[in-house]
Amino acid sequence: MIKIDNLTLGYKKKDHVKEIIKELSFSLNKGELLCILGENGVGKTTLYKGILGLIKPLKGQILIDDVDNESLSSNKRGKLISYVPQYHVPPFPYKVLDVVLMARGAHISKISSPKKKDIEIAVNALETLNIKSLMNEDYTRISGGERQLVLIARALAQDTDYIFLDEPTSNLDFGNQLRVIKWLDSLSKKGKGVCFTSHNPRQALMFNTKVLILLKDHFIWGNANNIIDSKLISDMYGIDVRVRERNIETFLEGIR
Ligand SMILES: Nc1ncnc2c1ncn2[C@@H]1O[C@H](COP(=O)(O)OP(=O)(O)OP(=O)(O)O)[C@@H](O)[C@H]1O
Repeated sequence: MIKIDNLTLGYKKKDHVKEIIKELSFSLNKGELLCILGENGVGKTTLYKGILGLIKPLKGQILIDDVDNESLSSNKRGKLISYVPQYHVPPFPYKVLDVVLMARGAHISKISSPKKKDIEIAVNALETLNIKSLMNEDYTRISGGERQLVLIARALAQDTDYIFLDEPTSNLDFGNQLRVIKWLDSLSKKGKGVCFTSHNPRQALMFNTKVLILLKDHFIWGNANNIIDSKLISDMYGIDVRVRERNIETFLEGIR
């Protein structure tokens, strides 16, 4: 389990600290799908930076399988958590397969190169996401949406218990958006703890995921169908909307 306990995160400025996330508590279990929602600039990426060990807590604690995140080396953390960033522009035109193979780094010692098994895992990950045909393309010459799918394949190849994705559907067409969330849902059902940020509350409602709603001065955590309603969406995004349809299971069963 990843347990966030009374966590405060922020950035040190010259003479003061700007707190972004304040006294936040929630958890992500293996086998759970969690969607983090919140308006632009509320702190979703900042929270990810804390979980990835890129910034230290100002207060509180992050426990990963009962171990304090601050005591984990980045290699150890890389065996437990994979991360799919929003944007990733590599400095070199690696082949798509090589980008996915990089994920195996946490499992390969510094002096050895990927083995046949690592290559098989990387190819399987590309196949799962229906993009095996891109394997030998330059990563810098594929579309933004295809790149996003490659990064998700890379996380799959990393084979960790927990996967954190930052707006994984932001560049995807409508079909691929549904496919990716459905795929994340099935990954959680296979026992992974999966967390994604989104600007589309419908994605949380469709799969009745756990949701963490980040608001300016407080947070709400629970099951999407129990807590997302018209008032919450209106308050969160400052617009007048009505939530009418929550369960569209039948529609989802048709996604291939
Ligand atoms: N390195 C930094 N130093 C100082 N302030 C920062 C830094 N990075 C982010 N911030 C501030 O922290 C706040 C939260 O930013 P963050 O990127 O976490 O929001 P977000 O919820 O992910 O936004 P979005 O939905 O637009 O991606 C913003 O006000 C931002 O300006």
